[in-house]
Amino acid sequence: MSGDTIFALATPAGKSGVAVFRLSGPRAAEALQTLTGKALPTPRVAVKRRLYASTPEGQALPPLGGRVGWGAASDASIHRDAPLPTSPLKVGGEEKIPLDDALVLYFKAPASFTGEDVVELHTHGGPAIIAAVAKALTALDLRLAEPGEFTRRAFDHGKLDLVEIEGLADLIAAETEAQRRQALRQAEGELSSLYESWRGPLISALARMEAAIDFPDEDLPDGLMMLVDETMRILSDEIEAHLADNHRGEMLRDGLSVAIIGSPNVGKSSLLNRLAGREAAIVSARAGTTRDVIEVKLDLGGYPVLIADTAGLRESPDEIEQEGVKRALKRAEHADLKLIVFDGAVWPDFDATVAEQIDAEAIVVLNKAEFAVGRKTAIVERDLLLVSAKTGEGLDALVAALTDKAAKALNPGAQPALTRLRHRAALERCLGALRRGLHAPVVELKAEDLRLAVQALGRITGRVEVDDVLDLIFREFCIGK
Ligand SMILES: Nc1nc2c(c(=O)[nH]1)N(C=O)[C@@H](CNc1ccc(C(=O)N[C@@H](CCC(=O)O)C(=O)O)cc1)CN2
Ligand SMILES: Nc1nc2c(ncn2[C@@H]2O[C@H](COP(=O)(O)OP(=O)(O)OP(=O)(O)O)[C@@H](O)[C@H]2O)c(=O)[nH]1
Ligand SMILES: [Mg+2]
Repeated sequence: MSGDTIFALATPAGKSGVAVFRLSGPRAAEALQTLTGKALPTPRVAVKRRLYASTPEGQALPPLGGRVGWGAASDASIHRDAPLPTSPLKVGGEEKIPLDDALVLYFKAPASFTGEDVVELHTHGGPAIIAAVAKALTALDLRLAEPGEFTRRAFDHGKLDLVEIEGLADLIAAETEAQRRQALRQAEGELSSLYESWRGPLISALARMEAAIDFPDEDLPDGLMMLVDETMRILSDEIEAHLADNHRGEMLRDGLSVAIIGSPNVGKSSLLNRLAGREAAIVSARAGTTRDVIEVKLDLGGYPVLIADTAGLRESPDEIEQEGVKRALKRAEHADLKLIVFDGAVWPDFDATVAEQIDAEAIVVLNKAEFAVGRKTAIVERDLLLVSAKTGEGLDALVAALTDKAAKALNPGAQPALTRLRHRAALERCLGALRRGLHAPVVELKAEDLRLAVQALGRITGRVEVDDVLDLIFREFCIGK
């Protein structure tokens, strides 16, 4: 498999100023020489080169294009009627058809992203150019890369570990500033270093214990056992603290989930539309308009927030509305934060079941503020935020309150945050083994627990045999990465 030389379009297919092809593998350099008809450029220095496709003399020119837009029949006629502006070169019995003027780059192994010979072709980004270059590469027996295959090769050659690769995937997926920052730290190895800094002392404790066990004639020195226990204790405390992070890193990846909850007709959908800056949900004067949960992604000061409009809570004979209310309550239950809305036009009348939804974290607003002037605006010993989805009054304060909650929930500490359930599960396994090991009755069992702890940590970065988790991780990449 990895003897193959692979290629992929690293930029989105379609029409753009520039398209980048990446090639990786033992025949990448040869392919570059064939395409340009010139010697290899200095590694890591971009040069402009014309790319050519080869065709044996006397044979008809291959149909142009392919899958993009034009059928095969019209390809032939296009070619007859409108020859390419630059005439073919003749080199040693072969005709060379010019494809495009490109910037090309050669990365000599092992100093490349994958650790193999890598070539980049920066062509013009038109569909016909992309198709022609892909065809020329295929004609040179290069194979289209599978999703994530470049990164897989980087892993296989020790360029990146699994945590860095997951950071890279998150970096590409990052939609907000805080997500980008967290992912970059992880891709740069900050989280890997933390996990490796725990694995190191455990490995050396294990090695020393095993050495001692291997010589049963000699008694295990008390000092050694105390040192091993001390190491295990310190690391269990650190891992425990790392795990007790209220899921901030995981939440930053997913976005803070906010549920808008309230009675029918209080203006929940109107508020959602205001926050989204578009008419995402239907608004009407009829109570019971919204049935489905309507989700909108917001970027609040760089923090990702997934805000959901829901059906107004009330008893209803309508079974569709009943289902909507069920979904609203479920969303409220699973949300990280509730935005509870009351109606200023009827205030201080409100529904007790809605008030029951108020918890310590909830943001509570009184909408239709223009009707609420002069009325007392406190409820269950907390102040209400006065807003109007109609006039925009109080919206800045609401956005500020949401942003503040998001920052508090998602902001990373000095230490890089735990970002994935995969890591959490492995750390919990590690912690369990360490705790058991601390109370192990005999030294052989303590050593076995240490071994399990080391293994659990090793699986996170992939410093050990992990074939079963690899596929999972690489599958989330797109082709060309
Ligand atoms: N044109 C282009 N832009 C790109 C990439 C790329 O592959 N090509 N990248 C791809 O994701 C990112 C940059 N990441 C890269 C990571 C490592 C190496 C590399 O050549 N590594 C060598 C040498 C390191 C050095 O000299 O500093 C190595 O690790 O040995 C290149 C790019 C983003 N921008
Ligand atoms: N005056 C005034 N009217 C508002 C305000 N916000 C919403 N409305 C109106 O109140 C009515 C109900 O608004 P919606 O946003 O559909 O209310 P909802 O809470 O989503 O209602 P359901 O989906 O039925 O639960 C509409 O006629 C809105 O135009 C406001 O701040 N001031
Ligand atoms: Mg609604």
